[in-house]
Amino acid sequence: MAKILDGKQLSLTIRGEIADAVARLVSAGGKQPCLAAVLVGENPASQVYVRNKQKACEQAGIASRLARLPADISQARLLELITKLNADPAVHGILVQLPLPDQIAADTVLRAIDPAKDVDAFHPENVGLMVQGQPRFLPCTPHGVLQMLRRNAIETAGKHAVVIGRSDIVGKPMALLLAQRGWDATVTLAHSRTPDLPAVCRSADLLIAAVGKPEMVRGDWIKPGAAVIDVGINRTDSGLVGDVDYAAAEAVAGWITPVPGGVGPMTIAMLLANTLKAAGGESP
Ligand SMILES: Nc1nc2c(c(=O)[nH]1)N[C@@H](CN(C=O)c1ccc(C(=O)N[C@@H](CCC(=O)O)C(=O)O)cc1)CN2
Ligand SMILES: [Mg+2]
Repeated sequence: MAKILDGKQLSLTIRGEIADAVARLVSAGGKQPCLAAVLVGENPASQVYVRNKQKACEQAGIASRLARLPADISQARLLELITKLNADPAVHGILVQLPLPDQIAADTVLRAIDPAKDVDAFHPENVGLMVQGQPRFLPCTPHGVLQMLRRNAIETAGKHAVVIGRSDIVGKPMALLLAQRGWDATVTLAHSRTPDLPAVCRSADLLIAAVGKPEMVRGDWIKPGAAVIDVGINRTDSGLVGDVDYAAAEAVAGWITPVPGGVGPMTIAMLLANTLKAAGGESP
């Protein structure tokens, strides 16, 4: 039976550490950190995530602002708002909730954010710094996964990590970070065109699923004792499920993250950590 990696509990611990660090920053004469969230349109999941981010900020003593924009806003108007937030000295972090509507080129918008305020770490300058091993900020979901591994003493050095999914937000940075010095995993970045994906997964000591396909990873794809990190959040008729068949995987794996209550809450905790850092504080 696998040990359950409780991301909800760990995220609360980390958010408590961030609250302490915010209080220390302010009492040393620093400014109260402030996160500006930009939400375009009415996507119900995005509304929940932004609300949860704001609530988490509030509880940690981080000020938060929300700009809600209509789904049909032009790219030019959105860029104007970003320019204003970039110039506002009271704003330390800017977050544009994804996905954006079709008329807007997400990469153009993300590149418009001042890299020093880019607490999602999606700007090419921040991606480049991360690739070179000198990160300003780490992207929130991969950063959350690394925290889960470290704080549960899950060894990565010399291990084979398989990351399934090559998104810019999760798969690519996750694979890169695990291969970097200090984490020292040997990494396979697998995706929809990888031949014999089940066999590749069976060779993984650490399996990270970030594909967005409900319960795609079956129990017999998992090496006994492996650490299984499920980044997927899929809404199905039977509720919220991950990319991993949890019931089958739990019987084989050494560690496993649940969905919900695994990686998702860690993403939000690491956004607060980046906002604290953007304001000059010490992030955990
Ligand atoms: N600008 C960004 N956009 C998006 C990001 C991101 O990091 N930055 N990631 C995802 C959405 N996301 C944060 O924005 C996110 C997704 C899920 C959770 C979470 O806590 N999930 C819960 C389940 C909640 C539910 O959906 O019912 C869980 O897993 O327990 C937090 C953040 C895409 N967009
Ligand atoms: Mg993309």
